[in-house]
Amino acid sequence: MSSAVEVRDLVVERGKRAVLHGVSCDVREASVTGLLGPSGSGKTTLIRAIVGAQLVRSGTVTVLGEAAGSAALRRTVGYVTQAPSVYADLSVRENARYFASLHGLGAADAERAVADVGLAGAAAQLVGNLSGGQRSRASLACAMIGEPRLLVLDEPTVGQDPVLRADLWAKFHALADAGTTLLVSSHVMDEAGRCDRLLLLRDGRLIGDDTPAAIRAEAGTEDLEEAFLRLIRDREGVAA
Ligand SMILES: Nc1ncnc2c1ncn2[C@@H]1O[C@H](COP(=O)(O)OP(=O)(O)OP(=O)(O)O)[C@@H](O)[C@H]1O
Repeated sequence: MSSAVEVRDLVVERGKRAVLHGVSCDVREASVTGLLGPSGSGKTTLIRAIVGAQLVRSGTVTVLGEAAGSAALRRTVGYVTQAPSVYADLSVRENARYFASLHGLGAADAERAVADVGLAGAAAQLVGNLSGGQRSRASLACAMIGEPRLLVLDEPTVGQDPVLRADLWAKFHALADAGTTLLVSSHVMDEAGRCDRLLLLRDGRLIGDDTPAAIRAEAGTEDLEEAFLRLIRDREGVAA
């Protein structure tokens, strides 16, 4: 399977401190890859480098065969940040229609995206009046419009109830089955098992890059959280 994203020897400094220390990894096409790691481990920084929004010290990031951030990728990469990126003074529907118009698409595409994230019932509501979880789903709907080939989602399930989270993960896999590549960050280990592959970051270093099943097998435990802990202990030479 070919790679939608190739990261090689990536070093990023923020505030004069290295926060990614030579990370190399691939994100496979048409799959859901989870980017997992504790708060501050560098997930958002890696994501920013992939979408071309991060100054890098050294190394390369190639996305769909182009250098990350190049103009050719503008319409093929969708990015949802942790902070919702929709207009608070427009309704959900108006936001979706606006983003659809940027892609030369119409109202039907906008409605479909709103329904896909479970917001059909709130389509007429102003985004400013939505809950945090609803607002991030509105952002997701807008990012999905235009069917980007790569969808990068920074903690998309924060604040969602368990039923909605399950629906969103089902949606992510449906998109991957249809050919979209998804990179989804999370610091919730119970979501890791829902991914096709995992990238595990700790302190700006990649400590795991495999399927959940292989990571469980290597660590000798069914519990991914425990597997992550064992990987950390192995790396740091601490007795388990
Ligand atoms: N603007 C900034 N200036 C300086 N340092 C920063 C800046 N943004 C982030 N950092 C630092 O970079 C490191 C990685 O942060 P990053 O946001 O990538 O982590 P994260 O894994 O996404 O965390 P979280 O899960 O909390 O969002 C942290 O040590 C953080 O303090």
